[in-house]
Amino acid sequence: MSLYLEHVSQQFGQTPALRDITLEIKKGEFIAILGPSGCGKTTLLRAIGGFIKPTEGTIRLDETIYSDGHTMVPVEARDLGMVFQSFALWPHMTVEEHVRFPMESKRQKHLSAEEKRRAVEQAIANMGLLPYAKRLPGELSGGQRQRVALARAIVGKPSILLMDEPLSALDAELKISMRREIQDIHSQTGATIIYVTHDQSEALAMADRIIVMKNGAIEQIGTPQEIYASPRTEFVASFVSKCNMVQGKWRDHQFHVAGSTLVYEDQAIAPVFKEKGIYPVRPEQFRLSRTGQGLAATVTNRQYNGREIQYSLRCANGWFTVYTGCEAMFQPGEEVRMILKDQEGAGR
Ligand SMILES: Nc1ncnc2c1ncn2[C@@H]1O[C@H](COP(=O)(O)OP(=O)(O)OP(=O)(O)O)[C@@H](O)[C@H]1O
Repeated sequence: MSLYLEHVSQQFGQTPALRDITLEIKKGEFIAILGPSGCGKTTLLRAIGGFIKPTEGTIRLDETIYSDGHTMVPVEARDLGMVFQSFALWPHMTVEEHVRFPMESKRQKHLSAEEKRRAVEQAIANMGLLPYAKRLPGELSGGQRQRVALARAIVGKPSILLMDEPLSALDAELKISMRREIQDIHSQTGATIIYVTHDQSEALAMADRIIVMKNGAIEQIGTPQEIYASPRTEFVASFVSKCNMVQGKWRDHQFHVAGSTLVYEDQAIAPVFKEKGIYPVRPEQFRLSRTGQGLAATVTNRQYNGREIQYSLRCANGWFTVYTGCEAMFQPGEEVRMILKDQEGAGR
């Protein structure tokens, strides 16, 4: 079952929170909605969940209309599970009571009491919460509380799981292990996951496709590889990860770097960069050398993290970032060449 959004817009007074969103999310896909604060991510999720009725447009699950100009299916009648940033647990309810709660809804009334009991037990066991079933939220760690929220979301076996920054309240280490648990839930349940985040690494690591949003509109939709390697706009290039914008002139599918004799070949660079006289280069696409044909630059800062070295550099083209392996070290203040790896020898 695919979820379709057709020309969905949301206006809050003078604020256009969503602008003409059209997209199809296929059954079983893991979709990340990525964008800066205020770009409309949560509003999009709330519209899909049924917490708001969009000002315009249609949301449907195959042929079942969830909302349009005439219809508004309430939250509890939609085939969805939800997990939010704040966990949203009741302080007076035990783990088991939380997970049982969705089973009392009308959508589950076709199940017998025994089937419900088994579903609750299985969801609790799947999330490793059996020893804590009788505990209250106040007696659990942050990670355990988030597992309760996940168990509650999956117990009714919904077709779609909506997740709004579910890991943002957790510390860095716990985040990584919970990422894995969410990926496991995805593969075990086969549910479609729509996952809101402003964390680029989370989106790149987990999603089948990423929707990058800006100012209420979709800026680009693509696989993590497409979004990273072939950004279509300057915003996507610099939001999704660091990106160096080399200045110059495009002529006949070749890029002439400003202030040098270097020429880069076109590598499917998007038209928007060509119009602006830019060649986008990711930090790991350059290598540094003391000799050779490359952009002359001065090392201004060096940070070693065990796996790689991250350099900041200044050159006539502006400030650059380059990530290299740990085999050679360059000193701050040192004059170096930044050489585009896959175009070695380019130049005239
Ligand atoms: N109920 C509301 N009433 C008025 N304006 C709202 C309402 N909800 C959201 N907005 C506005 O709509 C815009 C989009 O908000 P939204 O919460 O969707 O952004 P977001 O991308 O999820 O941001 P964040 O990452 O900070 O949570 C913002 O300008 C916000 O102020």
